[in-house]
Amino acid sequence: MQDLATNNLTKPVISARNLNHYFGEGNLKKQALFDINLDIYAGEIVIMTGPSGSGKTTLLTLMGGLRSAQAGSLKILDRELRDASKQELTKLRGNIGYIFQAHNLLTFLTAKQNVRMSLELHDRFLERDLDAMATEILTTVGLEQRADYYADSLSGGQKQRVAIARALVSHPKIVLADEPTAALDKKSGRDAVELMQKLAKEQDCTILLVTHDNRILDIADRIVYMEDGRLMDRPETN
Ligand SMILES: Nc1ncnc2c1ncn2[C@@H]1O[C@H](COP(=O)(O)OP(=O)(O)OP(=O)(O)O)[C@@H](O)[C@H]1O
Repeated sequence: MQDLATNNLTKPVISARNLNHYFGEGNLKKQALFDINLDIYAGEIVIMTGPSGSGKTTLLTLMGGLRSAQAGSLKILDRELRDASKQELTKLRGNIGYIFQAHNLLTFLTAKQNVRMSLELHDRFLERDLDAMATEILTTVGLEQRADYYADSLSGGQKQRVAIARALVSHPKIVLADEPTAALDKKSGRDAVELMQKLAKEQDCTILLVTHDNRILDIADRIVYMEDGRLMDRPETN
C-alpha cells in the first residue's frame, strides 16, 4: 500500500514517450519533434531553452492541447492526447493556464474584467464572487490600484502581471508560458517570473516555461534543452 501511495504522489502531470511531430504532407512533410521523452511532476518549474526553430513552441502547444499529438504518447494530467478529439482537448485546456509573449489581454476590458473572464469559463466558480477573486489576485500581483484601468493604459510589465493573474486565478494544475519576458525590460521580466514562481509554489502548480532569456534560468527547478527537434543534455556553459 505504501508503494501505491508513493507512486500516486510521484506520478508525472506531464509525460511524453517517443513523441514525434510532423508538419505538412507528402513531399513537404517535415519532422519537427523526434522521440521526445520527458516527465514533469506536480509543483515543478521547468524551463525549456534551445535555439530558434528547435521545436520548443511545437512541444509546448502539444502539451497545452492546442494541437493534437500524432505519434508516440503524450499524457497530460493522466489523459492520453494522441488522437484526442477536439472536445477532449477543449476539456483539458480548462486545467491549463497560458502566458504568452504578447500578453493577449483584451484591450477594451479593464484589468479586473480580463481576469474575471477567465473565471467565467469555469462552471465550478459560478457561485463564487468573481469580482472579489479577480481583485484578490490582482492585489497579489501588486495591481490593486490598477484593477479598473483598461488593459491598453497599462505598461508592458503591468500587462504581463495581469496575464499572470489571469492564468493563475483559476488555480490550474499546469501553466505553460512561451517567452513571457521577451517584451519586457530586465526588471519587469524578473519581477514577472518571480511572481509566477511565487504563485505556482503557493498553488502547487507546475510551470513549463520556454525562454531565450538567460537572466531568468535560476528560477527553474530543472532546465531542459532542445536542439533540432530533440531533447538534449544541456550543453556545458562557461
Ligand atoms: N505551422 C507550421 N507549419 C510548418 N512548419 C512549422 C509550423 N510551426 C513550426 N514549424 C517548423 O517546426 C520547427 C520548430 O518550430 P518551433 O516554432 O516549434 O521552434 P521554436 O524552438 O519554438 O523556435 P523559436 O525559439 O524561434 O520560437 C521549425 O523548423 C519551424 O519552421
